[in-house]
Amino acid sequence: MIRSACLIFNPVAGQGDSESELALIKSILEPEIGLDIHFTTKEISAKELAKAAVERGAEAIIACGGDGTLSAAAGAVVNTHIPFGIISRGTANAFAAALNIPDTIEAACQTILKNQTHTIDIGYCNDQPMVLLAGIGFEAETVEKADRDAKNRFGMMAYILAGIQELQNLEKFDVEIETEDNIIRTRASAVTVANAAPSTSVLAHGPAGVIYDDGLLDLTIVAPESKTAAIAATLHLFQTASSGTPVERDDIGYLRAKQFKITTEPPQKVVVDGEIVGKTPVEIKCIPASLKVFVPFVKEEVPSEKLTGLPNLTVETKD
Ligand SMILES: Nc1ncnc2c1ncn2[C@@H]1O[C@H](COP(=O)(O)OP(=O)(O)OP(=O)(O)O)[C@@H](O)[C@H]1O
Repeated sequence: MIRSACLIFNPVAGQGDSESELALIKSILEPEIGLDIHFTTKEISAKELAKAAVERGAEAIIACGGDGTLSAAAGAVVNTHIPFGIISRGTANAFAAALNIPDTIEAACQTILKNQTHTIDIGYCNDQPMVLLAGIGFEAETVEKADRDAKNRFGMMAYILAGIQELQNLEKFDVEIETEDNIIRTRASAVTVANAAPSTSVLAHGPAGVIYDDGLLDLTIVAPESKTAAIAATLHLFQTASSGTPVERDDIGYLRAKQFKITTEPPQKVVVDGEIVGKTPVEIKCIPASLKVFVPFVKEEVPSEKLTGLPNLTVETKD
């Protein structure tokens, strides 16, 4: 059992009352674990606070906030062997959902107190740590439209409204995807590379499940020909993501690899773990078994691949 932990707390995350949320966390954790609490500010990020905690030799690091806070803190804890705890208080809470960690404060604290950890892979998109996923095209546009104001007013609906708005001007781009073995070229509206993904991140769910501890990243290509096909493809992804089955449409493909070099024409916006980080080209790599996370249990899935049916598809085997 850990005796102490650094708690990194974002006081403005989510829509709740942060003072009473912090009081609740303290009431559950402090009888067992001594908490060294640090607050994020506009100027001091969760990444800086987590880095400082690593340097001080913290026994455990717990991040509490939205996905932005959790992801930034996790990035600083990668490759340290320091166990990492997650208490979600954000809008989407994709981070917790992807790792099957409960998203209520009480249950998240109980997960930490159980002291069961699992070591997961982390991705790097260029130099940026990526716990969940990188979205190219559609998803990046959606995230940009769901701004702070909209999130405060509509919560999760902000993302759905932005997605529907984005469907109206479905844009396609040429994409070249280079793996260790192949160079794949096609035309797409969205390319998503996931290390871990909740079922609500439907664009990541070409395969039956996104596996976060297999040393591989899961790439999904969505390439609908029309707005009607885009809606049908999205609905199909919703169904397959929630039932845990692989997609069966010609305009959706998926594959797994250790790394991807992705180039698009024209360049597309890239969002990593919910934050816009720039534009293509990007190189995304998997760093296997690099983050030890407090989890309630571990899920196992079977790897697979499907590319047939994608428009203008070529697959070139590298020497
Ligand atoms: N004390 C603070 N005052 C103002 N902004 C802050 C403060 N602490 C952190 N931030 C900002 O909060 C953002 C991260 O928010 P976070 O992702 O944790 O919550 P959220 O936006 O509510 O959740 P979600 O990402 O699920 O919508 C960062 O942009 C960071 O700069």
